[in-house]
Amino acid sequence: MPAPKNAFKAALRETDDILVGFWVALASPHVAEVCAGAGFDWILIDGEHGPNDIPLMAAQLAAVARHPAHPVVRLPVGETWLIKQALDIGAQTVMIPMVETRQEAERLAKAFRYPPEGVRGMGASLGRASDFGRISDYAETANAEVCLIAQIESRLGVENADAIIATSGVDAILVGPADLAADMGHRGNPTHPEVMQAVETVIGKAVAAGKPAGIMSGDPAMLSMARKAGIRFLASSTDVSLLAAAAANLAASMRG
Ligand SMILES: O=C(O)C(=O)C[C@H](O)[C@@H](O)CO
Repeated sequence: MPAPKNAFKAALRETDDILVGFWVALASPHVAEVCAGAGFDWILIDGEHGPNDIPLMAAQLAAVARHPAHPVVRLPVGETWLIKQALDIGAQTVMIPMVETRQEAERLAKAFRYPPEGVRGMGASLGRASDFGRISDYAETANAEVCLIAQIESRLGVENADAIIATSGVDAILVGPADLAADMGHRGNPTHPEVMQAVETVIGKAVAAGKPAGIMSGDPAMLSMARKAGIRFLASSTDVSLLAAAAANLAASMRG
């Protein structure tokens, strides 16, 4: 029996659909399961800005498994050992923030794959990825089903976007307007015209190279531009944002 098919990676390759997603950063399996049942195509478990560790991300992966929303795990950093642990707990699609050079992209691509293509350590038989060893052909088939999403979210990353996008083993890119704006001197203003232009340029490069591009933004103008530029997957909000806003609105409404 082979490794599970990566439906997210397949949809990016086999359809022209824009896949709509949602981010969860509350580090709660229950919240992740609630959101996974909402009707999104993908759900990102945020290990960069959410207080998530490997055991907690594993619990969230298990919690969302019965829903069609494809889980994406974002790690805080692209360390080989951490990528190995994320893949072993069953994440098939992993996003790495702040990818800035071809060299980094090539190193990440190798970290996602078993030898000889890469350097992923053999041990998934101990992990959820192989259904704890019950998927007999996991090691032989896993490389084709992993999906590396590289985040381009700095001036250097934009400068090296062609090389990052062209790197074999980088399956998709996602532009991060918030971090890109900060690095461009527009901290807190991700819709500054210079930032919007940079975002559009990176998306255009990905489209031209045939690599799927995505974006996380709650701004309608940014999303409209990104859709026109050809993005293939997007997210516009998080569990934290929705809960905080809904709770504040309710409190205010109860006071009349
Ligand atoms: O830089 C960005 O933009 C992102 O990577 C998304 C941020 O982490 C944050 O906006 C998530 O809500």
